[in-house]
Parts: sequence; structure tokens; C-alpha cells
Amino acid sequence: MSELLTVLGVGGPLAVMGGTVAVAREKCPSVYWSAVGLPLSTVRLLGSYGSVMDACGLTVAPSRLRALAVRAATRREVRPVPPRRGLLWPTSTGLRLRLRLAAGQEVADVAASAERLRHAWGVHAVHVSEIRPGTVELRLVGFDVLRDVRMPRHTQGGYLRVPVALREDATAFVRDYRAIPHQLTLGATLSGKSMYLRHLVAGLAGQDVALVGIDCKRGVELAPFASRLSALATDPVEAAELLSVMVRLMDRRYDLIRARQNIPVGTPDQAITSDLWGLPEEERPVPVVVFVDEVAELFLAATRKDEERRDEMVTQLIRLAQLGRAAGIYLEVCGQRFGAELGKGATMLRAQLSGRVCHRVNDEASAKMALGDIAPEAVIAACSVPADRPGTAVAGDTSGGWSRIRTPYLSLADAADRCVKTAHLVPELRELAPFKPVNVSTAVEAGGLPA
Ligand SMILES: Nc1ncnc2c1ncn2[C@@H]1O[C@H](COP(=O)(O)OP(=O)(O)OP(=O)(O)O)[C@@H](O)[C@H]1O
Repeated sequence: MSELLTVLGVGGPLAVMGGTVAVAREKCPSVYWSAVGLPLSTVRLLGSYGSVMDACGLTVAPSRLRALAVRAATRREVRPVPPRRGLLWPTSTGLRLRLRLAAGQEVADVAASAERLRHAWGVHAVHVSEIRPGTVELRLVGFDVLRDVRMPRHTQGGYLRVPVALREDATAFVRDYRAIPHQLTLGATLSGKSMYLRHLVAGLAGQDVALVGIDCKRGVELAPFASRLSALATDPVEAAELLSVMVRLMDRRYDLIRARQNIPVGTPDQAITSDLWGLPEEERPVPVVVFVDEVAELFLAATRKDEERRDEMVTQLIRLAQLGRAAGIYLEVCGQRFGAELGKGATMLRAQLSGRVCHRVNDEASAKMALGDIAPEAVIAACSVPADRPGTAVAGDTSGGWSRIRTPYLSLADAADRCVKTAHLVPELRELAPFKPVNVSTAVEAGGLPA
């Protein structure tokens, strides 16, 4: 064939065109998808829907009525029935398609065939989710969206909801503090934990929320954001003092909530509250997000005195994790490992941190510390995060769901700049005033931030 094309004089141009398409596919997958992949996959899907469903075992026998009607009207062979297909919705990264399941089918049947469907329709991945009983949505993703992360335009962010990364199904992964109050983020060195924290700080900086940092790596990770922090502790001694203050703050908020519960006769039901969010807006204290970078540093103890301080700190962290949610105090804990070997209280604290994000890890044991109580497949996925893709992680929560995510790139300078611009939003919290980092902007400038 190629000889014939060469004789006709079109072999050369065709080869050049083929090469250009291959390069576009490699270098600009989103452009390739819009120009070539989308029309091809649409044609494939529309042309082969019935036969692909049949080959994947996703068809059911037709009802007797349908069989009779087909025989009477066409005298054709009565074929098995695939799920009823809705409209195809093209997106910048793929296609969306809703299916009405046939009687006797369940979501798991379609999910089990996702790998076969992706091969049949020539897309990078097929993700299946339930929309309502009997209806599933297929998200066909045309290319590897985690290679060059672009966040979608509509991310469903909001108050205490930070779109922090992209999921592999091209939807935004939102860190929602009210749904999952406390989170543990693990990862080996250079795996992208700081980038993750950076996005959270930058995302929360513009909101009415107090940000508190505990960074026992002498503040190297969190000091650049100091202008927006209400408090920063950079060594274990300061951290111990700050945590005691946080626990006292929490106790006072509980008192406030309890005072509100001395319910006078005639109080409407909706005014009775058991947490901060039920208080009237003018009385409601501002929520506090506590970032703990490199949690293992808090557990280290060389002397007996250190040990006492460590035990006290761990107890306070556990109290904050157990009771903080109702008082609007949320924990964001980061570290390389978080196992029982850290010492007394580690396992108990970990159990309270229900949100889990695991970046690349050095061994399976570390992945199990983050995801072991979520799903064995999530552990395997975390162990296979490639080293040349920093920021890639497996995110799960203790309800059992998990997904692969990757943060977009955000330079430290841009995140710090956002903090400087939103410094006027630092809320007044009398208790935290002694811990307010003072020489913040000067420290940032003097620190010479990397790009
Ligand atoms: N999503 C991302 N996209 C591109 N580059 C990234 C991403 N996340 C992290 N990186 C890069 O990877 C490198 C390591 O990232 P980061 O400092 O966040 O890792 P870390 O896990 O905090 O490491 P350490 O524990 O040593 O502080 C940095 O150079 C950072 O710019």
C-alpha cells in the first residue's frame, strides 16, 4: 500500500501528516483529543455500542413483549438488549454518557467491564459512577490528564472546600473540611506533600478562616506563608505551647456551644445546636485549620523531659482530632511515615484522621499506614506512583472510596504572594496572638524563594 501511495506521489505527505499527528498526540494530548480523538471515539462508540455491550456481557435477554413485537414487525432474530444509552456529552478531556441499566444489572457489572470498554472505544480510561438507582454515568477520558494537570473550570470549591488536585477521571479533588474534618497526608521525600499543603494554604488564604502552622523543620515549609498564618510554631517546645492553647480554645468554644444549649422555652428546633455551625452567624467563632508538617518530629524524644512533652503533645493532638470538628478546628497532618513505631498514641491519632492522601512512598508498609484501612487496591496504587511524577497521590477516605490524584504546579513564590495579599484577612484570635509570626514578609523576602 505504501509503495502504491509513493507511486501516486502522496506517500510522503501522508507520512509527514501521520508523524505530525503522532507528535501532537504525544506533546499536546488535549489538542489531539479535541481534533482527532473525540470524533474517532464518538464514531466508534455510536457504531459499536450494541455489539461492545454484548461482548462485555452487559446485555440482558429481551422481555417477552419486546421479543413478540420484534418478531411480528421485522421477522429478524431477537437480539439481547444493552442498557439504554443517553446523549453523548463531549468535554475537553473526554466524553460523558449516561446509561439506564436493564433489569437485573448493577453498577458493579459496568465497572467490572471498564477496562474492556476503554479498549473497545480507544480511550485512555473509562470511569463508572452511580447517578441514581438504575442510572450510571460513564466518563470516558481521552488521554492521561495527570501528565500535565489542568484543573477543570467548574470545581465546586467554596467555603472550607478547596479544589486541590485533579482526579484521573478529570474531575476536581476537593478538600472539604466540613465533610472530612481531619486528614493525614503521607509521602516519601520529594513526593509532593509540600505542594499539596501549598495549594491548601493558598486556597484557604482568601477565606474567613484562621490558619495555624506547626512546622518543626524550623519553619522551612510554612514560614513563607507566615503573613496569612495566625500562629506558627517552628520547634517542639513552641508546638507544645501552641497545642495547649489550641485545646483551651477548643474548650472555650465548647463552653459557648453549651451556653447556647441552655435552651429557653420556645426556642425553635433549628436554633438548638451541637456544634459551631448551628450557632448564629454573628456569634460563630471563625474555623481554624491546623497544618502539622512532618508529624514525626513531634514524636521524637531524646531525654525524659522530651518524652513528657511528647506525650502531652500527642494527647493534645488526639483531643483536637476527637473533639475539634464540633468546635470548628480541623487538622491537616503531613509526614513521611505514620506508624505505631512513632510511639504511644500514634495509632490512635492516625485512626482519627479520616481523610487520607498517600503520595509516592518508599515501601508498602508506609502505604499501608495511610491506606491500609481503606482498600488493598489503594495500597497497590500508591506503591506504583512513579518517581518522575511528583504530586501524584492516592486519595481515599475511611468510607472505602479512593482515587488517583495529582496537584497542579504552584510555585512557592505565587503561594506566598497570595498569603501576603490576603494578610488583612487574618482573623482576630486573642489566644493565638503570642504565636503570630511577626517578621513574616521580611522573612519571606530574605529567604529568597525558589520559583
Ligand atoms: N504537582 C506537581 N507538579 C510538578 N512538580 C511538582 C508537583 N508536586 C511537586 N513537584 C515538585 O517536586 C519537588 C518535590 O516536591 P515537594 O517539595 O512538594 O515534596 P515533599 O514531599 O514535600 O518533599 P520533602 O518531604 O523533602 O519536603 C519540588 O521540586 C516540586 O516543585
